[in-house]
Amino acid sequence: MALASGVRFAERALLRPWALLRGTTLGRTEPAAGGGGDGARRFGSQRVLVEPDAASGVAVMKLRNPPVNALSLELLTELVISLEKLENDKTFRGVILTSDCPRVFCAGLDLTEICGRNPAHCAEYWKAMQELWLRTYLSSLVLVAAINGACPAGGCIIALSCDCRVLADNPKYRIGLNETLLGIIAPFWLKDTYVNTIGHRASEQALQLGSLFPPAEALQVGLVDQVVPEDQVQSTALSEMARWLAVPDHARQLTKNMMRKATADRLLRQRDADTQNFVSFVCRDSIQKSLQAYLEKLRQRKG
Ligand SMILES: CCCCCC/C=C\CC(=O)SCCNC(=O)CCNC(=O)[C@H](O)C(C)(C)COP(=O)(O)OP(=O)(O)OC[C@H]1O[C@@H](n2cnc3c(N)ncnc32)[C@H](O)[C@@H]1OP(=O)(O)O
Repeated sequence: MALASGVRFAERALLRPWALLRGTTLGRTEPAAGGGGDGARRFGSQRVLVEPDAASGVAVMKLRNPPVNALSLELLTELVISLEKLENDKTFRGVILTSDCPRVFCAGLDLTEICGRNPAHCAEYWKAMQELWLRTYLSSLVLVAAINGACPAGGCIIALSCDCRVLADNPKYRIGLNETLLGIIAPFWLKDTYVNTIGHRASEQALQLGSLFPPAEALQVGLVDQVVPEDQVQSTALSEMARWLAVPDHARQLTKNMMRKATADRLLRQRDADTQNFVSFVCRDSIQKSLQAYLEKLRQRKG
């Protein structure tokens, strides 16, 4: 009975795939460095590199949308499709999510996708963001974030949707939801994800202040589970993965579903309204001006 409802829930979360693969090259397969059999072949797309290890049942999924892994529509789409491919392949039980770009895990929303764009594009973009969150938050796989770079806003949300987070100990690699500093507001499902991770009071403070936490503080507040030297992020993520995979899948998956269902259901019930809210908010002249100003500041602060 519990299993059946878990499966039904997962099915409901599998919403429509998009036919929007502008400029993507999905499904490419190539031998991983070092060669080997099927278990060592990597696949993926232009912006998501997947290194599967069939023997351990773990795949490493690397975001590679240089320079900062901003969440473009293409990257969001390719992430969802790569994750779905692994979910549908019973060989795999866990995914380590990390960055292929130096110094940045993910810079969050690609601001060029919502600056100077028409409402239809903003709506399409936001639906893709919702989809990625639903897929990661409800994934039946164990997801471990190996955070090897800066992790603001949308990047933080991807990390928080994983089951476990390992952050590299570098003061430049800050993590948090800094939306208010851009003059925008985290929607309720980002807020809920934050609250579920670090509690209400800490979220209230951090969200209003737009706090980006350096590693030691991120660990203290509970945003990440481990902080380790940069060269140990991958190996620590693998050890964490082993700990999570030691639990029988069905028990872990149903427990995860029990813990996360209400939060995900809240978005599933209000998905259209959330999209309309996002579009009408970001398309306001005043918000467009602050986003443009923020983007300009980013472009000018080089060096
Ligand atoms: C109802 C409203 C709902 C709102 C929903 C809110 C949900 C999520 C919100 C977001 O995710 S908004 C995005 C927030 N992200 C940030 O504030 C991060 C901004 N970026 C940085 O702080 C830094 O770039 C970095 C990630 C720390 C990396 O620093 P680094 O020095 O390595 O690189 P830069 O020189 O700063 O940047 C290189 C290049 O990338 C461009 N860029 C950076 N971030 C973004 C971005 N988020 N979107 C688009 N483009 C970005 C930056 O402008 C530079 O471009 P060029 O000058 O090379 O053209």
